[in-house]
Amino acid sequence: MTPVLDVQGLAYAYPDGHQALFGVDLHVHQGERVALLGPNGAGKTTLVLHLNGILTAGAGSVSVSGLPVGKEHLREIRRRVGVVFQDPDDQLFLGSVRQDVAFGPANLGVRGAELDARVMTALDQVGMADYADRPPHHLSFGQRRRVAVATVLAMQPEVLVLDEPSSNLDPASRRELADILRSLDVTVLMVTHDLPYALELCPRSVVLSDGVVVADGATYDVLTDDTLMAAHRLELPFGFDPRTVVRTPH
Ligand SMILES: Nc1ncnc2c1ncn2[C@@H]1O[C@H](COP(=O)(O)OP(=O)(O)OP(=O)(O)O)[C@@H](O)[C@H]1O
Repeated sequence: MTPVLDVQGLAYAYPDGHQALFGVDLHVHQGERVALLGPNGAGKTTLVLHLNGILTAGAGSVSVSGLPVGKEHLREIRRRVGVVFQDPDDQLFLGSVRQDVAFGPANLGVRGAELDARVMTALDQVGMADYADRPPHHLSFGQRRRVAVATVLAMQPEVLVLDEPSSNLDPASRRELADILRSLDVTVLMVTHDLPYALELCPRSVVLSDGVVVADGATYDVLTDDTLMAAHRLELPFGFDPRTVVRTPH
């Protein structure tokens, strides 16, 4: 089966010469939820920016459901790969929630009743349908993050990429977002430093360190590999022991 995300031998140096990725391989199949872990500066954001063509591969290749990421397919690639950035305000800039969620599909030519339906379905999926006519800047941070997820879902992406989805959320909002993500029928790649969140949501984790994949396996196995964790500056929160967590079925 063709992977939804197929990254092969991806290497990238920034224009100042800093080499951020050294031959990264990553294959994600339809329906998987994968956490991308690693210390600060590991190259996670650099990798994510290659998935929808914001950066283009120095060497190696990236394709999405068989379509190579490159200038010629950028529009379709950006429909297939929806990236939810860490700061929801990067994605919300219009006068109402409805307008912000409609923006992407309208740009793809969706109009009228179909556009309205897309918007309301996406808002329903994140529990924000009642806020459609509110200005985004009147919402709480947690609500704005959910609307940012809806702006991407309205594009009907094949893969949802989330950058630090749990950051700045209170415990209830964090849990609610986890419930939402679990309920979606979409492939997920989640960049996170929140290791308990990775364990809760993602059966599989990939660890990037100094631009190289150093582990790829079951999240539980990664988080309980003390040598691996210490070698790559991954630390569990004080008192959190994956071995004693009662895990809900994914
Ligand atoms: N625009 C840039 N120009 C030069 N070097 C950069 C640029 N952006 C990032 N880097 C460098 O590339 C490396 C990888 O950075 P990246 O932001 O991808 O890491 P990250 O794993 O996402 O880190 P964090 O967890 O802190 O967000 C770092 O050493 C960083 O300093």
